[in-house]
Amino acid sequence: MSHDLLDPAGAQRIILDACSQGQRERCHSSAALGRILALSVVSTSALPPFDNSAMDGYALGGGTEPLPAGSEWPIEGEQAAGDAARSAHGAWEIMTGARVPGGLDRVIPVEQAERLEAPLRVRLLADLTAGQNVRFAGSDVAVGETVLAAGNLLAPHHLMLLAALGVASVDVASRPRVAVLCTGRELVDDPAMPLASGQIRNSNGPFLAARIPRAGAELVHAETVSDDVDAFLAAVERARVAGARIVVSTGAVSMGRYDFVPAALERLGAEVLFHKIAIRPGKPLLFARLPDGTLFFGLPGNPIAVAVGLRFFVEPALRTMLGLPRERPWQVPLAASFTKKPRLHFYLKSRVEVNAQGQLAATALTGQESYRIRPLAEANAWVGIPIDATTLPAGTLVDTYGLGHLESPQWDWKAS
Ligand SMILES: Nc1nc2c(c(=O)[nH]1)N[C@H]1C(S)=C(S)[C@@H](COP(=O)(O)OP(=O)(O)OC[C@H]3O[C@@H](n4cnc5c(N)ncnc54)[C@H](O)[C@@H]3O)O[C@H]1N2
Ligand code: MOO
Repeated sequence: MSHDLLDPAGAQRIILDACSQGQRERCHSSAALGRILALSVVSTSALPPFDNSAMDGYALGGGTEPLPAGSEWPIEGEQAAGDAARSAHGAWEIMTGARVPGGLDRVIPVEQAERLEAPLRVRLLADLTAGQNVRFAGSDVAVGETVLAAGNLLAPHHLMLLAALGVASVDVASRPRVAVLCTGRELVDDPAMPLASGQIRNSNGPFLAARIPRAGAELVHAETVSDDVDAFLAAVERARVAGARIVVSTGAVSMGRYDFVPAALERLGAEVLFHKIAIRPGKPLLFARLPDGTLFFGLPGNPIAVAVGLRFFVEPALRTMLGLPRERPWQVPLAASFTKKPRLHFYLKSRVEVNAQGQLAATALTGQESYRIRPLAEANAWVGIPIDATTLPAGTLVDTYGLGHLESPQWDWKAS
């Protein structure tokens, strides 16, 4: 039976076909950290904005010829950072970052100059060629250059460039709006509440609430509902009123008597695009489209099935909406051999570490069952093992992914 199941690549294709790129919006650069650039940034100003000194020293002119060591020049003035343009001749004492006065084109650092009095002058202790120690206007960024391409995840170093260029606002991808509905009468949300017999704490809800914003989306609604179709339908309606374009539910998609999500979707008139994928964990994952176009991901309730469902099926949808290309996994060698049965694609809670030789290796953590949360807390990466693979010797290159699609894998040092 299970060999007929949809493979994960097929499921991802169906998901991507159901998604389209979302809107973009203008965002003040100071608020753009972590946003995805929707339109490339083209500079409208030069960087540096004017020729300026790279050194504290003396600015001189001299055409194309070098000024020889030993030559002496009268000191005519001083130019500090922040002083405006002026024209000059002779030698000018100049500070790092100060605008080079017009008519001057090179700077001798104080260490290579001797200041002499009566008359006030400077003697060069080294030859000084045209342009030496000058940072020319536009040498870093010229006007009209594309400095940041669409698709960049804006990080502090990008904000440095935007600030230097005086770019006040940028066009970023609007965050896809996502709602999370956790199902199960056994769930307790309040960590201060004692558990009654048979109850467990809701761990999927806090996980999704933390992960979704880090995936570039906005969590617009979250609630926990009991195993009841009517309560669930009312929650879906609240999610849509809150503006959700994606609804992610957890639990109630498998074979049990109270696994009501498929029936609820039928009542909504939803088109179920697939239910069940040849993966472990997370096999009963369901993907549907509601009549108004809202996408619905029914993630199985087990916590690691939720993590895998979000990472490998919801996040690709978010990427499309954010205008990002498909992800390409890193290829990392396995630290030890790994064996599995065929017929399912495995997603493994893993650690990638740097060994004593400075090389990376991936280890599948002990405790891969989908109820085990603790190994995920120790993981720094996901490893994907294809359906047909059975025994993979140590050293086999495997598909390796960061914990989130916007996060590079964190390569930790191996504790010795
Ligand atoms: N007869 C079969 N039983 C099961 C099958 C199957 O094929 N045949 N598949 C198993 C697999 S694989 C998975 S995965 C689960 C998925 O079940 P559901 O999606 O219906 O999820 P629930 O039954 O509601 O919950 C599963 C498990 O997860 C716990 N859970 C649920 N929500 C939360 C939450 N928010 N935080 C923490 N833990 C949660 C729940 O208590 C259950 O233990 O079905 C298998 N069964
Ligand atoms: O697919 Mo389920 O997540 O293994 O328990």
